[in-house]
Amino acid sequence: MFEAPDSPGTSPFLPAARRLRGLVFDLDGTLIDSVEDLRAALNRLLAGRGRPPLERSAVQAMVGDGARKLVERALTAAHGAAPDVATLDPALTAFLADYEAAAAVHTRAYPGVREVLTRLRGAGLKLAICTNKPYAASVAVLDALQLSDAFDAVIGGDSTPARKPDPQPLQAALDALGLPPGGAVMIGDGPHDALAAAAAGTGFIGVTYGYGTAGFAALTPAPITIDRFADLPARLGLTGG
Ligand SMILES: O=C(O)COP(=O)(O)O
Ligand SMILES: [Mg+2]
Repeated sequence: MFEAPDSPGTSPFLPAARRLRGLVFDLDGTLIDSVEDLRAALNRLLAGRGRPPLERSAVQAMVGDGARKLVERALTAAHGAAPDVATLDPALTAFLADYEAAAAVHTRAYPGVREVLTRLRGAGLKLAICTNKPYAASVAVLDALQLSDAFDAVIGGDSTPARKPDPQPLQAALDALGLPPGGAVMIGDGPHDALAAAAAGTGFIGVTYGYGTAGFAALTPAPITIDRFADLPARLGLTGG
């Protein structure tokens, strides 16, 4: 008998608005459009190695598994073979130093992000970030965009031993907020975010304007999604101004 291949499971669960106590946000592709600065830093790295620049679409498809994977994927694309550790380690160090110093030249918060975060906090919700971007780089971007103060906690890709889709960093974010998973919703642009949420036991809302949306198609059941950040409060069942 034919059997469909296993697909990773997610949950359509969202807590009722009255039980909702906090939100945990992915960063790249969810709160900020960061790919142009990632691309610029990668292309400076590649130029130093005599390699041609990468297109935006190529870099966008490389984002989501943290900086080490990003650099590994870029070097693999540029050289036609995966780098060894002796090549990757110094390339990653150089990339991060360069990126952290110029992380918000082109990077911007998506429309509605500031206003909605202010409103959500005003409604008494705790807010955290759970990103696969390294912690120092995450804080560098948030500081440059004057968004750091909007959050009660930031968990980066190197803040815990495992990264999303492992639930560990999301659990760390919940611990930092002092929240049980049943009172929280994760918001993200990719399947890693949905899978971490399902494993941690939080609700999940996907955004469709980011980098990883295509990966939602493999999830069963399909996640609840929003097309604009400004639609988030209504999707959470929060009413009023
Ligand atoms: O740095 C990355 O690879 C992606 O980070 P994200 O988890 O904020 O999407
Ligand atoms: Mg993302």
